[in-house]
Amino acid sequence: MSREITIEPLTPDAFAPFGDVLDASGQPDKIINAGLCGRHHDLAQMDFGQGGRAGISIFNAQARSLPYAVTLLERHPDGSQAFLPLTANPFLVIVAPDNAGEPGVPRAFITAPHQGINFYRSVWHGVLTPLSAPGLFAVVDRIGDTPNLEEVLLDPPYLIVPSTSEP
Ligand SMILES: NC(=O)N[C@@H](O)C(=O)O
Ligand code: NI
Repeated sequence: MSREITIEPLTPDAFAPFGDVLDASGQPDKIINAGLCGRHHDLAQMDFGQGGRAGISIFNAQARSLPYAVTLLERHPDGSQAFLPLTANPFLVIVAPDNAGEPGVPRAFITAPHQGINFYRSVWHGVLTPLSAPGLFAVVDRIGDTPNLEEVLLDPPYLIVPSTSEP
């Protein structure tokens, strides 16, 4: 069986089983600051579980190139995790369904500029994967006293390849 995964554009519907897509598309929910700012309000279903709290960290991740070999998938059983880019660079978002506690066949999405994502609790995902430098992101996830991390090594890896239909 081919272990090639073709990149799909990130859309709220396609990503819905895995999390939220955060962006400023469409009309803002509120106009604030004397009419000088649009607020796209409360876009993510965040969850930090019992005994946890929300934390904001800054990740500075190495840029990867395509085709990209995914060798590890992980999940956070105790809370959600949001990746909010601090640049306009699109990045790769890799997720997989859960099959009785193991990740199924992954899907790979490419964000549009300025789009962020929020993984729901326990969703299998690839680690933060920028495609250009600097790979600077604000990450909102659970701070707590549990490991909050399950990892699965993929052998053989899946190979993420660009869609041939890309303009
Ligand atoms: N481990 C960590 O802080 N980062 C990962 O969870 C990730 O998804 O990149
Ligand atoms: Ni993670």
